[in-house]
Amino acid sequence: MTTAAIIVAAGRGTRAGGDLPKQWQDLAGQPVLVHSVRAFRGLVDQIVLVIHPEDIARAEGFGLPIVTGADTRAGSVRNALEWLDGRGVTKVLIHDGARPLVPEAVVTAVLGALDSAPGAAPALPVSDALWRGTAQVEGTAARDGLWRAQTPQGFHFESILAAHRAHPGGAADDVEVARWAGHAVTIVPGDEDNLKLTYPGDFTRAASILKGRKMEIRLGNGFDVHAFTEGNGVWLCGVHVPHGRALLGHSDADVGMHALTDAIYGALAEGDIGVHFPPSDPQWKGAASHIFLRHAMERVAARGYRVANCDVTLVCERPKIGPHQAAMRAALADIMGIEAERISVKATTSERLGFTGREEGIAALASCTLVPA
Ligand SMILES: Nc1ccn([C@@H]2O[C@H](COP(=O)(O)OP(=O)(O)OP(=O)(O)O)[C@@H](O)[C@H]2O)c(=O)n1
Ligand SMILES: C[C@](O)(CO)[C@H](O)COP(=O)(O)O
Repeated sequence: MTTAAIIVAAGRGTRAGGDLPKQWQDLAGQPVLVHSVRAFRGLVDQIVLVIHPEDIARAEGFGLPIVTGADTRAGSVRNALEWLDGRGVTKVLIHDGARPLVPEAVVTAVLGALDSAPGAAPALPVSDALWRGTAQVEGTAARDGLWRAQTPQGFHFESILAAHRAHPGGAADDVEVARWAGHAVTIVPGDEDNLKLTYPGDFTRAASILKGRKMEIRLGNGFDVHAFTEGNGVWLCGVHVPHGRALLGHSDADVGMHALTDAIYGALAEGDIGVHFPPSDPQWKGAASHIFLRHAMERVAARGYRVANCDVTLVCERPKIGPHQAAMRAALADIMGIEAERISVKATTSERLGFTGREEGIAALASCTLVPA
């Protein structure tokens, strides 16, 4: 099963005004579309951008497939669906590039609902009273059963492609197209943050929501142990330290790097090294631990975070770590692509108590904080 997200960004944003179409205007230091794309990275297998012909050069930096937009939103969606046809996609999410703040929980709720429904979309119930009129109130309307529609709107791929091919045009969104073709659409909870940038004032609201989000941090911890075996040195935090013994392990047994990698996976709530690199798989036998750490860092970037800082503690009587601390921080910084000042490596003995005190092995603990990139 392959999931895809189509992000439509080929409109001209006439209601928003400004020198550029709204998806290219600045929001908290980056184009609106950068935020919209980031919300889907790591949550679907494939992202496709739909871009106006005049904006293609602007979109090339995303490193994603680009499909040319059409005169209408529905036409833009159709172009992307046709591009995805034959590429093994089973579920597709269709999202407005102008909704840059869609929370992860909304995306996963839509995807999850597609396990049991042919279509799903987020929405919020109308809570205000509804009036009819122009300058004066001329009547009221019942709000019960009314919803404010959001995106991403998700569908089984083949059915929404067929629906778009058959639809006569003029639909406001893809739920309308799906329902026209007879497909049921489940409502999942939307989010007030998932606003569509439509008018100039919406940018101020979105910027203030993002400012609040900047405070969000994710914390993870990791712990690992490797036993000593015959040998003449140990790998610790990416540095080979001469020693009268080696560490035993399926990989290079770099206990410090393993604890750190698990702390990063933990911060993302994405399991641990064993989940991503199963020890039962012979291809990881003897693997260099930097492969695991690099993968964890790729996941951090894919989820829209960066490492704020991390802290590794090695627990052993010997070898002495102090002389190698700077080299270890530099080696980890190189692998992780961050500054060494964000990385701490320290060591302690266990006062000759327990397995580390008896020099049967080395233990390592690590913690890591992630903040939005
Ligand atoms: N021909 C179109 C029209 C709209 N969209 C996209 O559909 C989303 C929702 O549409 P809307 O908010 O109406 O955007 P615009 O058409 O750009 O805005 P306006 O109507 O104010 O010009 C936006 O991300 C927009 O870029 C698109 O890809 N192709
Ligand atoms: C798709 C949509 O965002 C659902 O709310 C909306 O229909 C498109 O935007 P518009 O403002 O109605 O043009």
